[in-house]
Amino acid sequence: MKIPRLTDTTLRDGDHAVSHSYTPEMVRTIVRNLDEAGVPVIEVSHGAGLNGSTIQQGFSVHSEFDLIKVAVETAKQAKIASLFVPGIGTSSELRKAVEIGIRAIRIAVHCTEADVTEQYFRLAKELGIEAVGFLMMSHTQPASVLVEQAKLMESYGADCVYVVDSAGALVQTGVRERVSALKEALSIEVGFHAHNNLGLAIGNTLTALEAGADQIDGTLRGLGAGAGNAPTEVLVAVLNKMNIDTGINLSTLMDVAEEVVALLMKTPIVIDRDNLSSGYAGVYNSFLLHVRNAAEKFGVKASEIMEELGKRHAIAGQEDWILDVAVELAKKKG
Ligand SMILES: C[C@H](O)CC(=O)C(=O)O
Ligand SMILES: [Mn+2]
Repeated sequence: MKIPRLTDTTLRDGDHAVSHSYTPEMVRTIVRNLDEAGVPVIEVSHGAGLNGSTIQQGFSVHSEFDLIKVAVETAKQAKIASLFVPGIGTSSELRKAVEIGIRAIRIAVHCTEADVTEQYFRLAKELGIEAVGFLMMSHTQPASVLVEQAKLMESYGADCVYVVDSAGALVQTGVRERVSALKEALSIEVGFHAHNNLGLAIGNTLTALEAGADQIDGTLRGLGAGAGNAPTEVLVAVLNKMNIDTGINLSTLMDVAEEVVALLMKTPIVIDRDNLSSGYAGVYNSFLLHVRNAAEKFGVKASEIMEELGKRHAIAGQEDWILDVAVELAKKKG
């Protein structure tokens, strides 16, 4: 198994879990520790990507561009990246983030919509930064469709394409099929981004590596949307045990996870009924807080909303379905 490149996305996927409340001080501390530990890429932006601070996605307490600036100023060796979702972000936010100093952009779309990413890959290459494709909700499509989509991104200039298990719905066979198919079909790198709804984030990430993945993601303490991600510190510990030396300092990661990130968690990241039902139904992890609010407002169970959203194959951008389902379930309850 080759040594993977690790991206820590505590300050982006974790942004969902802290309801977009990161402060410049938190960013400075977390980036300083990740950078000192030797983590090569640190992703910083609103959880929904650049320009995500909206009523639909959740407003940020601090401007993401101020947070990105702090991250760029603090990092000595790490590359700062941001996420970008076409339709939420526009070319001007991408240009602004590059001016501030990001050196990589991760362009995320639903896994059948790669065709809307062309202009952004072209712009990223024109601006001279690394461009990574993110095929969200990859569990919803077979490997053959993901290959078609990834090849489109490759043709647009992507340097890597990720299989993204946005719902934490994949089991290891599903990860192996998808990652190995992309490795077979692409001449660029392949990545894997896990969520832990079925308790498989670490296992699935190792399966992705066995299938040839070049890049993987983690978050400190697993702080990410919904059931969270593969904990960065645990990933490094397991890879060390497997004699795969990422060059990342484990004790620095454990300290910042324990003494900083754990204290930021409003509620612990656990596989409770809401998160398990979400992964089991194949629902997008960043729906969780919206679903919980609707469940409380209309007096229904979050797990029932998740089950119905899964049946309807809701995807990113369809957060408005959550209220419709909650109202319908409440009416049925009478
Ligand atoms: C915008 C999403 O939060 C991207 C991601 O992390 C996922 O789909 O998982
Ligand atoms: Mn995620």
